[in-house]
Amino acid sequence: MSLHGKVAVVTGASRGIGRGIALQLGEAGAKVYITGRDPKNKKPNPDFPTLEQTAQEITARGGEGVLVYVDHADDAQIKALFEKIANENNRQLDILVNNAFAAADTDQIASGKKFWEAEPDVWDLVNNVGLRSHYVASVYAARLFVKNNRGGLIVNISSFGGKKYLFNVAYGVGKAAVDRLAADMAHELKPYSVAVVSLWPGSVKTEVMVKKVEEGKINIGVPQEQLKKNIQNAESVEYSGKAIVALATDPKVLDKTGKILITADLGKEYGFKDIDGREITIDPNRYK
Ligand SMILES: NC(=O)c1ccc[n+]([C@@H]2O[C@H](COP(=O)([O-])OP(=O)(O)OC[C@H]3O[C@@H](n4cnc5c(N)ncnc54)[C@H](O)[C@@H]3O)[C@@H](O)[C@H]2O)c1
Repeated sequence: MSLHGKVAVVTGASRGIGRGIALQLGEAGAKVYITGRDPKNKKPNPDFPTLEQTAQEITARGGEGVLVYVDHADDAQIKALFEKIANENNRQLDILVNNAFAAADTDQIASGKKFWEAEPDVWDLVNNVGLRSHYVASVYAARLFVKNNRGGLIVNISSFGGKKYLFNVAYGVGKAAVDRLAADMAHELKPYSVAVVSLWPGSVKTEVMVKKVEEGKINIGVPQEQLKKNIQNAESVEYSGKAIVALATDPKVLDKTGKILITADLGKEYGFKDIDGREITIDPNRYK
């Protein structure tokens, strides 16, 4: 599977699922633009990888990592990102992965508080970057896709929370909207052969989730021992990246446009495993 000659952008890729996706796209040979906030404005947590490290690893794996400081809460910075990509690549763009998410490393996301117990601005924390910025990025990416007339792929990173209660009200509603965003953008972009899908990973062993479970900070009504077991068996951050490489190299990807796709289902369909050789399975009760 080769993405040599392809240009991709992954938003929010210093750590977590975005980092895993960017590494796999790089390993497949793509030029990968990765975004994150400027460390001058948001001091990186020393326990987590940095955007610089992710960019270097993409290049070390055979792709080309290009880091751009973008705060996805700021529309003007998102617009400037796509202008830069257009200028540096003769307007070429092939893949957009909408992943940036601002709430995971805060105490608000898995606090166990009911919506009326928390302040209403939890909504903004979860959905300004986690939903609105995906719409804004997709506008600028779609302008390039439509003008270039050579297809394209947009992947929104979502979650089972779009279907079944998870974490809090703002999270579930935001994820349902991320799914619907993919479906409706797919409708409008199909005539231009641009595929848009929503991707649901299972539980993922991100740096933030591992730390939160260790510190007992996930209060979602699941016993701590069970949470520890779940995180041990969780997907690596790169498993979602393998799913996106499989989609991006599938000549029939348009057959999937508008759909919600589950990483483990794609693993079965395309025959890939996690980076440690495990076959990933997900209990359908998680989302039914
Ligand atoms: N962790 C899981 O188990 C899991 C499972 C399913 C779905 N998801 C979804 O995956 C997505 C990514 O989550 P994650 O767990 O990898 O989170 P994370 O916090 O580990 O990563 C989020 C990334 O977004 C970046 N970011 C945050 N605010 C930003 C801003 N204003 N501008 C630019 N970049 C910003 C962070 O720096 C980081 O690189 C989310 O939509 C989440 O709901 C996570």
